[in-house]
Amino acid sequence: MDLSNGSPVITDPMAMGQQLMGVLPSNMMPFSVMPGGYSGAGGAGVGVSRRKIEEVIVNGLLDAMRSSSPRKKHNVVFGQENLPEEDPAYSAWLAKCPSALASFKQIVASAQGKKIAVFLDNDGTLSPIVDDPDKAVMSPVMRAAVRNVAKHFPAAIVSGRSRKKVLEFVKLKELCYAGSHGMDIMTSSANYEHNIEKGKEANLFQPAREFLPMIDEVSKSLLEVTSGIEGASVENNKFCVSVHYRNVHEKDWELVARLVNEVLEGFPRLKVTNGRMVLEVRPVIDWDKGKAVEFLLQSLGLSDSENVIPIYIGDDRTDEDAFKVLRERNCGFGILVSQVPKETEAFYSLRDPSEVMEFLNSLVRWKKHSI
Ligand SMILES: O=P(O)(O)OC[C@H]1O[C@H](O[C@H]2O[C@H](CO)[C@@H](O)[C@H](O)[C@H]2O)[C@H](O)[C@@H](O)[C@@H]1O
Repeated sequence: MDLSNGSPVITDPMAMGQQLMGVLPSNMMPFSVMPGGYSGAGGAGVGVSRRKIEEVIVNGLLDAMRSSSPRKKHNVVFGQENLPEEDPAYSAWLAKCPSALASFKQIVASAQGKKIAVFLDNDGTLSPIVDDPDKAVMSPVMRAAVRNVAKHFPAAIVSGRSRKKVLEFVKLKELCYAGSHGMDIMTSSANYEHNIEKGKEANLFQPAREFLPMIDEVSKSLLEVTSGIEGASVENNKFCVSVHYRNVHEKDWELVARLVNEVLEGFPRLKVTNGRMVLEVRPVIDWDKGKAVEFLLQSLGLSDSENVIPIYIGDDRTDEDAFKVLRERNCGFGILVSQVPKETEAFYSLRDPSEVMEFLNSLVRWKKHSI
């Protein structure tokens, strides 16, 4: 990846619109693509009132919110909850996206004589999804597993959380951290506190640095407008903002979508995407978790795709950018954490964080035996 000719910040409004159209799922209309408001991308515009366009945007956003976190199906047979494998739809999906545990021998066989690098998403991957984002703590056994992985392989956490917050959750200095969906990368967290104290954040890459004041402003506005909605919460993740609706009654989701849209109209250089019961507001820049993985591979001296096998484990839509990069590079593979069938660019799957831990422990055992 060559960043020498410029930053990933998009300044051309046309390019910004194209970027946005490429990033958002087709059922989500872009927010205020052009400075001064919506310009009619996709054929809308002339003769269509602004109000109607807003309705389309809000409805698109609402559809995305409804489909963002498919709930686990509970099949009850003889009074017992079925395991996902016993669900025919899940079993059919496993044929396309096999379990990384069941395929472990195949995975390590492809890594024979090569160097494995491990990239891990945080929420939903290393810690289970919980109602309160501040309580998504990592279990001590998972922390031990991640620490062991970092001892044996180059490893990084790539999260939507702010880098500082994810470090507080993970509490390991042996890894690299990419916070804010990859927009805040520190390639070495060793001596983290020392570096902060000295005010010299070493090995730092922040492609959206110029958006900091804007993110603070939008975060305050979002907090203000959603303060009356029961269950809604706003999390400032430094270079992006999460508007959580997990604890909001479904009847109020439309209001959340409408208010977020209204606020975003005043910020044409920001966009919204959706994650697991969360709307993510972030800068319109040509940067995502996939680009962050490429950057990390390059800065850690691991860009030799013949001899390095990157493994990326994640559960979210934002992790798909990383899965896609690995698929396109034709080296390494993504592992999607999911209990329900999903469209994915990942090659393998794991059901939940406990299986992630089992996989990480297996990798370490394999490495120890293969030395
Ligand atoms: O990239 P990640 O590390 O997966 O971060 C993505 C978002 O994760 C967090 O939200 C999600 O987990 C919460 C805790 O389990 C849950 O309450 C929420 O509904 C999920 O969307 C985090 O709070 C967000 O800021 C991250 O963007």
